Amino acid sequence: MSDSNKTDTDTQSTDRRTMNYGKEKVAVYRTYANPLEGVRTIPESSFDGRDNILFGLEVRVQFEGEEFLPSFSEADNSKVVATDSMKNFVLHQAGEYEGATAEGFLHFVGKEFLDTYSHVEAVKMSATEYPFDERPVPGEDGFEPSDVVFRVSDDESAFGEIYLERNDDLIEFKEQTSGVTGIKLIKVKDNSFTGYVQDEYTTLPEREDRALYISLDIFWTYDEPENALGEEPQQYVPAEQVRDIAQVVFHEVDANSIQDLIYQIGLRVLERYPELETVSFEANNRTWIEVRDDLEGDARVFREPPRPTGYQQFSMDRSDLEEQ
Ligand SMILES: O=c1[nH]c(=O)c2[nH]c(=O)[nH]c2[nH]1
Repeated sequence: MSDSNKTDTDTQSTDRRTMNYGKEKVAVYRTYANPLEGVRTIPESSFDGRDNILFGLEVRVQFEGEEFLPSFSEADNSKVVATDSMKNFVLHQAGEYEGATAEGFLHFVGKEFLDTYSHVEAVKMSATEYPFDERPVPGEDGFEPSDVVFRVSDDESAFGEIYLERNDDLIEFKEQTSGVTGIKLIKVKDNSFTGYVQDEYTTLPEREDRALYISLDIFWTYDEPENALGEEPQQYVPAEQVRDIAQVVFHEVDANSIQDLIYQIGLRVLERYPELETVSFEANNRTWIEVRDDLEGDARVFREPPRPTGYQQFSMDRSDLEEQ
């Protein structure tokens, strides 16, 4: 998530101060995790589950608690769990987790942390998936996905974040965000950008038809945070399906801006998943610059856009759907 998107709990602020510490960029790989099965299917996606033969995450851990104050103010480390130990803890728990989702793993490890270290008041765990692609190999009935060889991919990644807080003897699941980051899509025609402010600063020509290249991160929250864990697969929203909704809506809609496009994607996501409370976007405009439009038909030649780049941030909830 970009800095501008950070939530209050990213930097735990008591009334007086910010105080937290942790480990980030903990890379963990697990083979033969439990498969994700039984998810709902939607018209925009062929995704109906994940084998989890290879499951990789980059994890971030954040501890909060008043008992860490002496480590900052008095050089007293007696309550400090070394961040190196946090890393070892995460790696160990990857072998214990019996679920099938990133969010479920984060919740499992977060709860283990709070159970193990009674002076930790709250823990925030987040992770970005390392994507791997199944590779097609010749089988008896043509090509089929290898169950042992995977390609390291730079495709979009699932994202998860959970926040657990200790309240007396209870561990409360206070907040959750799921997402898919790093979607990059180009639509070669049937996009426009017209009708914007024209004044002495305007040099951009209006375009009735442009090629549009966007990068997109999509985040969502559930009405009931527990639904993010995937223990009830019918209530779980797979990142792969949200990615597929984005590309299908892009294909279908003749959008007059990125703002218009992400709103249409958000409506479709909220429509498909009644469990979701909010959906939010961070979009970036990477649209190429047209250098030749004198070719036959729709053919064009483009070059990379120069800096700076435009962006859009937008969040929606069910009231946007009701207004339609
Ligand atoms: O989809 C767009 N939205 C904008 O706000 C904008 N501004 C701009 O220069 N190009 C674009 N494209």
